[in-house]
Amino acid sequence: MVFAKNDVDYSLYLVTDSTMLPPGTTLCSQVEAGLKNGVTLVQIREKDTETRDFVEEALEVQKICKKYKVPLIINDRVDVAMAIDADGVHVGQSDMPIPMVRKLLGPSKILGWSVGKPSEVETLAKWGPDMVDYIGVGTLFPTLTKKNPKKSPMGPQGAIAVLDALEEFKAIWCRTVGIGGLHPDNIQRVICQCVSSNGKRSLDGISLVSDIMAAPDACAATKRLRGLLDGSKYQFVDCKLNETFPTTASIQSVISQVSSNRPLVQHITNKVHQNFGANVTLALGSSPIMSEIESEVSELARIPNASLLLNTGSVAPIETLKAAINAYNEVNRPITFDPVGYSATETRLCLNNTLLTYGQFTCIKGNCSEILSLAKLNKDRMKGVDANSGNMDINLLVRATQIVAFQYRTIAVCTGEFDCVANGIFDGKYKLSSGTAGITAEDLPCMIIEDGPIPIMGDITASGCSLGSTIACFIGGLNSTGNLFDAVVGAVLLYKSAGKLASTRCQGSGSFHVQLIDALYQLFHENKPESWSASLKKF
Ligand SMILES: Cc1nc(C(=O)O)sc1CCOP(=O)(O)O
Ligand SMILES: C=C1C=NC(C(F)(F)F)=NC1=N
Ligand SMILES: [Mg+2]
Repeated sequence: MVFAKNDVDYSLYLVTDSTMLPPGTTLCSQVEAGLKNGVTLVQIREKDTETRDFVEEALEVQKICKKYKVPLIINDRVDVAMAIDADGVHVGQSDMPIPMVRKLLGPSKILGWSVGKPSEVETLAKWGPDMVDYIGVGTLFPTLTKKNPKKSPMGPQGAIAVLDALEEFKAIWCRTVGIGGLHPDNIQRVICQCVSSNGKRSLDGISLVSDIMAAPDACAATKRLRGLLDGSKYQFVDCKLNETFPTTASIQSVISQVSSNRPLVQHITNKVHQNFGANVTLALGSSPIMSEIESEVSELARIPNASLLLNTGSVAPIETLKAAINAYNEVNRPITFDPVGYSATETRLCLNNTLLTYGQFTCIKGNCSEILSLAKLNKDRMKGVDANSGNMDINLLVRATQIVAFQYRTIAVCTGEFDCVANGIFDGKYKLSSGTAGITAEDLPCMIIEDGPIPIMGDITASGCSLGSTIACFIGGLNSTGNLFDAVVGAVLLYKSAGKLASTRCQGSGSFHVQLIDALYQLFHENKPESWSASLKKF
């Protein structure tokens, strides 16, 4: 049976491995369980099996695949594929070259290639549409399945670079599956985030080994995966994600929710910010806890209205940070991420990038240089990029904020004289293959908050960090009917107005600290956003 190539469904692509079978299961029983519950493509991949055994296994698996009318791909072994007339072959970068494999297989067989970087996409694009039919994009996350891994995990951002390259080199025919460490806790985030910058393309599917092959109940495991792929909505926080533009009225409602829900705001942050952040949180009718104890994050995340502020100026070990991200993501409680000094040093860049690939952040907040770096727009502005936006082109700031929001499916905040807030959440919607249907970063809703220069804001410690505390209070305090964009914009508007008010009342940086807490307290408890001094405009 020959499959029309364009009809192949790449959505749930099972790659076999008979070295991890749970007791009482066989290679064929796991494959059949997968096929019965929604696996759409199978690849037999047996690295340490003698050819005779491999051929026999492949013939058995082929019989089952035919029963479910699902194509069978053979990994690496072109000879075996030809011998049993399989539907295709998958080869890696160090296997037989693609043009040779194509010559052996003929034009109608399915040919897949492992791709980890844009230069490999350029190569396949040059070969043209008759060569590579699909690529395995990875290794997305750390995995023990692939022995002696040659590639370090690329994360969703690495996959975006590959998708962008497919668009750039016009390899429109080429399909894509993500692979490497894919499991229910990261699949929706991967499909959501892995979208080309032009919004035209997302992954056509996901490919995995252990989630099914090592599952004691492969039927249930496959059903769960199928549900995530067809779900189309990624609700990573339990409040509304929709795109309405914030108004002072909707911000007033946010503040009422915060003051009645009194959110628990867990700070994992730098030493200098701890004390001030706790006082800002208290001033905003919320309850701070400055805990970096890994063993209690799950309990804290389950406290009603819990909210995490993760400020990477903290010296907590990365495993603690990862445990905290996991704990809050697991129970759909919000995380505000402040990648302090994002790319200032190699160490920070590596730490921040690892954390960014590791979880879903509700809000990512940074100053201009941090946001420009995250958006990879800082290359031509490295010199003289100061933390303030006063002397920066507002269009560049907005574009950078929208790019961060788009790529991380988050609400991005860029702080400075002009604060930008962009909403990249798309109401949680995601789709295989067609990305965001052409919506790109510059289409994202973006608000500008300004109140003129407040130079003294830069003369105190933890002023930026404490905006993080304010955002974490507001998004933590929302009801499930509350709106995330309103909450983040409301926090930024309040903080800017309070900063302005405090700057008119203080005698210097010492009293500014105190005045700022007083102003936050006063404006919050009065809850009259329409009277705040800072202006709120749509970009
Ligand atoms: C077969 C394979 N190829 C990879 C690549 O990055 O090219 S990672 C991988 C193993 C994926 O196994 P699991 O789903 O158990 O993480
Ligand atoms: C190394 C591999 C990378 N990707 C894929 C697939 F996902 F199927 F494309 N299969 C492999 N064997
Ligand atoms: Mg290989």
